[in-house]
Amino acid sequence: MSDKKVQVYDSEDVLAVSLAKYTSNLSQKFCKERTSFTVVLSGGSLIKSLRKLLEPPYIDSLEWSKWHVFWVDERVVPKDHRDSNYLLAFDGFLSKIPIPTGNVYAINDALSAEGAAEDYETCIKHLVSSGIIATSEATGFPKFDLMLLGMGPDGHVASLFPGHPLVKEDKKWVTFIKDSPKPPPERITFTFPVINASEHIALVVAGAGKAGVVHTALGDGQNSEVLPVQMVSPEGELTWFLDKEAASKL
Ligand SMILES: O=C1O[C@H](COP(=O)(O)O)[C@@H](O)[C@H](O)[C@H]1O
Repeated sequence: MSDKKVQVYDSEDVLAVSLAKYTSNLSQKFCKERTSFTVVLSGGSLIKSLRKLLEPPYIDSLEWSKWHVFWVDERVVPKDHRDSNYLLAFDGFLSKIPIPTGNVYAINDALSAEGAAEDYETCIKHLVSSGIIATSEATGFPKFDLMLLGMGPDGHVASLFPGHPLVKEDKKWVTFIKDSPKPPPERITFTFPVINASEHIALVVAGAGKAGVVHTALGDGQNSEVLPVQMVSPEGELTWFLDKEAASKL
């Protein structure tokens, strides 16, 4: 059972300030202890909520050269396609920080969904072998220092959707989906054992459109099935970052 905190902020802007402080504190801690800080991004609205890290004091003080950046999920589209999670993160965040390009691990967009998932898993395996990514002693799955996750209004996280058999994948590190209910249909995604091996997960949720599912996940909302977001249970610490609107039904 993970250590769970729920933090509610007056606005998304205040949430973004707190998320920057939280990320900065973890960056300082891991960069002091180790030669790398492994950070996993999702796509969607999360990227905009990282904007305060691009401002002083963080932009000038974080040890960006030790950051290694991954994606919890990616759409199988070219890197310059408007649906690409890589492009979203590059335009909104990565192009504005002094991170070595070799520390940014995008999927291979020349491959099929199956091929890209396999290739990404191989890439992660190499980084585990070289000690850049840690390993969970409990499960043997790769253990990332920080995952910054968003959540869809249906309760999906990464590309793990409600009712889809992929939520039960318990062997692969990275898998693929070809029938995503949210377009585009072809995606690759980390599996729950990888997500849940994490040391820290921030679940960042803003806006009234997600209040119902936040209520289901954290309040006494009823649902006939367990939503993917309810399956997020890291070995380390889970922190929900909610704005007032997302928390309005709690
Ligand atoms: O399709 C996706 O959606 C989720 C949620 O996106 P949001 O815009 O509602 O925050 C995102 O976390 C995931 O990475 C993405 O591929």
